[in-house]
Amino acid sequence: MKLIQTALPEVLVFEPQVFGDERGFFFESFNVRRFADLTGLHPQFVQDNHSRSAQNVVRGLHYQVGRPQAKLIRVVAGSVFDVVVDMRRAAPTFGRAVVTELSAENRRQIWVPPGFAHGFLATSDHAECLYKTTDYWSPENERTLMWNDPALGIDWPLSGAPIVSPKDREGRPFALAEAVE
Ligand SMILES: Cc1cn([C@H]2C[C@H](O)[C@@H](COP(=O)(O)OP(=O)(O)O[C@H]3O[C@H](C)C(=O)[C@H](O)[C@H]3O)O2)c(=O)[nH]c1=O
Repeated sequence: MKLIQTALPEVLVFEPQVFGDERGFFFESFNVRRFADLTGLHPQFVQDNHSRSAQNVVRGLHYQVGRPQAKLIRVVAGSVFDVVVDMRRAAPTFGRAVVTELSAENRRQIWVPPGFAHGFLATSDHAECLYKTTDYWSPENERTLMWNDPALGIDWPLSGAPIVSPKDREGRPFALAEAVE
């Protein structure tokens, strides 16, 4: 497992060691000891999630207040343009975004710490994401940052009109400048 730094020091990308042979491949997608050796972190995951998205679906940008979730995300089919935004108002990097391609091909994973918003654009015909979270989903604590807020400076590689859930489109999204918690 290789650790890759990002423009946000707390947001980490991992590349697993893949063992290929004539049958196919094997790799450890998560290992508590290896993760702790690489990061010094000991996350206690309580939930595994699996989502499938058609091309041009945008999910997010979501984060939870009150019950902040850390997430460890990977793509097992297709590819996504993955986005993480620092939502810690007191942080010098508040509002800064990092983008990463996660795909079944590169097998990269991204660690999204508590206090960071997460979302992605599906860039393949279909994309399937698996991810672990360190706290349970809490709808009343979920916040949605407007995925296309110009203040984020994110150049989304859309290949057509984005498919966005009503919640992310007009439900509760707010601009970065309106983030109060
Ligand atoms: C997140 C979640 C959702 N749900 C139910 C609620 C809805 O009936 C349905 C779809 O939920 P939602 O539209 O919020 O799913 P996403 O837009 O993929 O949400 C995710 O989007 C971005 C990419 C994230 O990083 C978060 O993990 C998560 O917020 O699943 C659950 O039952 N448990 C859950 O943990």
